[in-house]
Amino acid sequence: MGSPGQKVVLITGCSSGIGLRMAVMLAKDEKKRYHVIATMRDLKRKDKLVEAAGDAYEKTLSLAVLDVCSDDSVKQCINGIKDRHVDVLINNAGIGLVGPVESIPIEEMKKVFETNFFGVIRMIKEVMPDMKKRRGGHIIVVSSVMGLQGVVFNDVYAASKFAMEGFCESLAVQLLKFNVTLSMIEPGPVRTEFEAKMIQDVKQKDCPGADPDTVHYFKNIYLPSAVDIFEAFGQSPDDIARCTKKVIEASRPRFRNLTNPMYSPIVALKYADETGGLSVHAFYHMLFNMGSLMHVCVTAMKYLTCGCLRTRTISPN
Ligand SMILES: NC(=O)C1=CN([C@@H]2O[C@H](COP(=O)(O)OP(=O)(O)OC[C@H]3O[C@@H](n4cnc5c(N)ncnc54)[C@H](OP(=O)(O)O)[C@@H]3O)[C@@H](O)[C@H]2O)C=CC1
Ligand SMILES: CC1=C(/C=C/C(C)=C/C=C/C(C)=C/C=O)C(C)(C)CCC1
Repeated sequence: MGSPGQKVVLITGCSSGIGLRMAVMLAKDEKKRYHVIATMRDLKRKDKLVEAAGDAYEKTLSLAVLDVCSDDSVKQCINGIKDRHVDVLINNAGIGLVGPVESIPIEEMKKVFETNFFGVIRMIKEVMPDMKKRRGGHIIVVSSVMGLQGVVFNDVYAASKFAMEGFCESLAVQLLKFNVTLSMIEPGPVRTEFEAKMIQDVKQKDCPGADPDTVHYFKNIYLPSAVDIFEAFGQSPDDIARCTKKVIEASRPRFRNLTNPMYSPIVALKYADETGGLSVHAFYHMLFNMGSLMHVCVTAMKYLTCGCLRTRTISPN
C-alpha cells in the first residue's frame, strides 16, 4: 500500500462532503506525496468518490470499509493496512443534530456522541500506539467552531465537539513528548450534505415534547437564520480540504485551525468576558432581535469585514 516515501493518510467518512474532497485533493497531490486510504461505512456509497478521484483511484487512493462506531470494523480496517502503518489519521466522520432538547430522545443524543466523540477516540486508540512507538505521525480531528462556542438548538452536537476539544487539548501535551502531532480543524458552516440532512430531519419531526413557543423559536426564528448563515458564510468542502492539506504540510502545524474568519469575533467574545454573559447576551440579541434581519445583517457583515478578520484563521487560499 503506497510507494516508499509516500505518506499513508487514512480518512474516515469519505462517502460525501469534507471527507470526500480531502481524499480527492490529497490523492491528486501533484508531487504524489500521499497514499490515501479513503474509508466509509458502506461501500455502496463509493461512486461519487470514485468518480471524483478519476485516475487516482487504485493508484494513490484506495478504499476500505470503516464504521467509526464499531470496534471490530476499526480493528479490521487498521489490521488490513501494511504494517498497520498510518502516517496521517484524519478523523472526519461525524453527524449533526438540531432541535429543542425536550424533543430529542436520549438514544439519538447518544448516537451523536458515539460517532463524533467515541468514534474519534476509537480511531485514536487503534492508531496512536503505533505512532508513539515510531515517534512520528499526525492526528487530525475535524472539530467545529461549535467545539469552541455553543449555538442555540445545537446543544448536543456542540457538546460532542466540546468534548472532543477537551480530549484533544489534554492528549496533545502527552503526544508532543512522542513527536506525534495533533491538530484540530474548526470550520464554521460548510455547504455539504450535513446541512441538507439537518433540514430534512427537522421537516420530518414535529418536535414532540416541546412547547409551542419553543417550536416557534426553533422553526421560524432559528432555522431561517441558520439557512441565511449557511448561504452567506458557508465554505465549500474544497476550502476545508485545502486548509487541512496546509495543516498537514506545515513545518510546525498549529493545534487549532479555525477555517472561517467570520467566526473569529464570536470566539474572541467568549474569551473577552470570562463570566460568559457577553456571549450569551450577544447570541440572544442576534437571534431574537436581529433574527428577522439576519439576511440583511449577514450580507452587510460579509462585505464590511472581508479581509480584516483573517489573522488567526487558516486560509484555504
Ligand atoms: N458541514 C458543516 O457545516 C460542518 C461540518 N463539520 C464536521 O465535518 C465533518 C464532516 O461533515 P460533512 O462533510 O459536512 O458532512 P457529510 O454528512 O457530508 O459527511 C459526513 C460523513 O461521515 C460519515 N459517517 C457518519 N457516521 C459514520 C460512521 N459511524 N462511520 C463512518 N462514517 C460515518 C458519513 O457517511 P454515510 O454516507 O455512511 O452517512 C459521511 O461520509 C463532521 O465531523 C462534521 O461534524 C464541522 C463544521 C461544519
Ligand atoms: C452565528 C449565529 C447563528 C448561527 C450559526 C450557525 C448556524 C452555525 C453553524 C455552524 C455549523 C454548522 C457548524 C458545524 O459543525 C444564529 C444562532 C442563527 C444566530 C446568531 C448568530
